[in-house]
Amino acid sequence: MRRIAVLASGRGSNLQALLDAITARTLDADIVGVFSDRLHAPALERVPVELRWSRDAKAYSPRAEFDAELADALDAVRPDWVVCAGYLRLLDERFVARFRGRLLNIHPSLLPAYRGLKTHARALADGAAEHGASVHFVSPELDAGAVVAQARVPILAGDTPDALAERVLAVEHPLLVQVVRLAVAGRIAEQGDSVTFDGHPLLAPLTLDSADPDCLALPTR
Ligand SMILES: Nc1nc2c(c(=O)[nH]1)N[C@@H](CN(C=O)c1ccc(C(=O)N[C@@H](CCC(=O)O)C(=O)O)cc1)CN2
Ligand SMILES: NCC(=O)N[C@@H]1O[C@H](COP(=O)([O-])[O-])[C@@H](O)[C@H]1O
Repeated sequence: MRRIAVLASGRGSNLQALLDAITARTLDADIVGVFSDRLHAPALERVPVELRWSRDAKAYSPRAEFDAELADALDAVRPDWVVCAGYLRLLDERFVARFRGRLLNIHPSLLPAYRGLKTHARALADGAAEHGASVHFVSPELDAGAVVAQARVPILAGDTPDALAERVLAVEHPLLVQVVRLAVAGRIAEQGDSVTFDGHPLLAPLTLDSADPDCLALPTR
């Protein structure tokens, strides 16, 4: 259950959070590969070259050919879990079907609010009072999969998208680590369009306790 593959398109700060937790022995797992749709994604530099796989996805037509090649490369490392961590590409239905149930994504909003991209600017434009991050199982529809856990942050007067993104990123890292800890321990599972936690249906997402970012709280009744 401990073999984790990570998909990343950018700088990889969420990947680094997983790597740091493994080094600190607070996450009992191994990163068995980092896969990117961008040939030289900075995230790739965070792991040894033998763990890297990347292609320029924009060079593939039709799109499905990239996803099929990515899926075969992932299968080759036998991951128990596949984590989308700053992965900025829609995964096609065939890919999702191959990994469904062990495919997680961290998204920078309190889903179902603000699916897609530019979540911080959209929350600010709406005058939202709070924002945050969600970790969810990946389904064919974008950012519509069952939500496992969420972390909330306040939106402050004068916030810019970058300032808000930085505040959200600070809770993304512990949130992702805590959910992946549950995943490798076999404590969460996707059950249709919902989540089971320790074998029981999760009626609402787990929440990151801001006082203790090393723990996720069960939803209050
Ligand atoms: N089938 C799914 N694929 C992915 C999901 C998902 O829930 N279902 N989550 C995403 C991650 N993500 C937000 O968390 C996300 C990824 C990509 C996009 C998007 O619009 N991508 C465009 C290209 C954008 C660009 O290149 O800048 C695209 O794929 O055409 C929005 C949200 C991971 N995949
Ligand atoms: N829709 C996916 C998405 O927007 N993901 C977001 O990309 C940022 C960079 O992540 P990184 O620093 O881990 O690369 C993170 O905020 C992550 O939630």
